[in-house]
Amino acid sequence: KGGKAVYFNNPMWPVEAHSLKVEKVLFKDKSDFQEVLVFESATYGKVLVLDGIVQLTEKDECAYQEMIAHLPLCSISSPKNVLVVGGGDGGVLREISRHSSVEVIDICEIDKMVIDVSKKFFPELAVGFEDPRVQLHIGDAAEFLRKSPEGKYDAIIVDSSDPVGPAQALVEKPFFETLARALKPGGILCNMAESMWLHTHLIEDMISICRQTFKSVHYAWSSVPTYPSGVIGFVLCSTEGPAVDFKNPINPIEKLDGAMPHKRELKFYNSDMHRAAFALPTFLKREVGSL
Ligand SMILES: NCCCN[C@H]1CC[C@H](N)CC1
Repeated sequence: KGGKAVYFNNPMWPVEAHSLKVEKVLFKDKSDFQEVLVFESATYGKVLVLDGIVQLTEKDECAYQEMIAHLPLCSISSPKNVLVVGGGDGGVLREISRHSSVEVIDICEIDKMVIDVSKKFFPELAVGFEDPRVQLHIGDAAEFLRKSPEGKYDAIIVDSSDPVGPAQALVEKPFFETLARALKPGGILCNMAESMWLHTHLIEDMISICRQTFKSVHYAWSSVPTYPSGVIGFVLCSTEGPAVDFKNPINPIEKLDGAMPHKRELKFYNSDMHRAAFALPTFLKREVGSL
């Protein structure tokens, strides 16, 4: 309250914490799945926190939402059917809606409170739900994917929270197998994949699971100052062989005619950032050998 610093640490990063000055708590409740908190920070705008973990801030959400959406979509010549797993704040939907080739945007979010809270406090993100192509499914993504037809999606984006809590199952092998089954041949999966500074073992596990399930697997990353260690990674996979070129945007964002219904400009992603995102530090290439 009024200037008290809030420290964010938890089993994912037990011995360090990032602190943000809290100007005012705007919302605090418990859903069926997690504690949901929204506060006005001193320098990052409003902040969404789930179970004590920062999910997004108004100031730097552009980096995460734009990269996790456009890295896959700009690697596919004409994406039509897209699925978002998680993403209840609507930010990824906002980014997908920039792609006029897209016809269907399915989203499966387990916690309705996240959607309601985003609509109330984060209209800049929740605007994504206003796109008429969006079809909202509230529930467990593994369940949703088991019922969805084989080979339906050009792209699947797993915009999850950390694998401690409701998102635990989203990093296990059976889930990746349901994802592979739901992708069209040549379709692309893009998963949130933690921090190269804090979680190389987790990244290694995720990459090795993906290698058993997909033919091509790549790691990309971006700066997000309010995520632990200030970076976040993405694992991009395809059921097709090496022919799939993740590293060059074959569907460059610069050529899109801005068909999106909202008027929000890109703030972070562009084709140079796309290419740069796949450049990896030596320690990561060494520790996650197959990259
Ligand atoms: N759509 C909001 C972002 C959700 N993903 C985040 C990835 C990094 C985590 N430490 C927190 C959630």
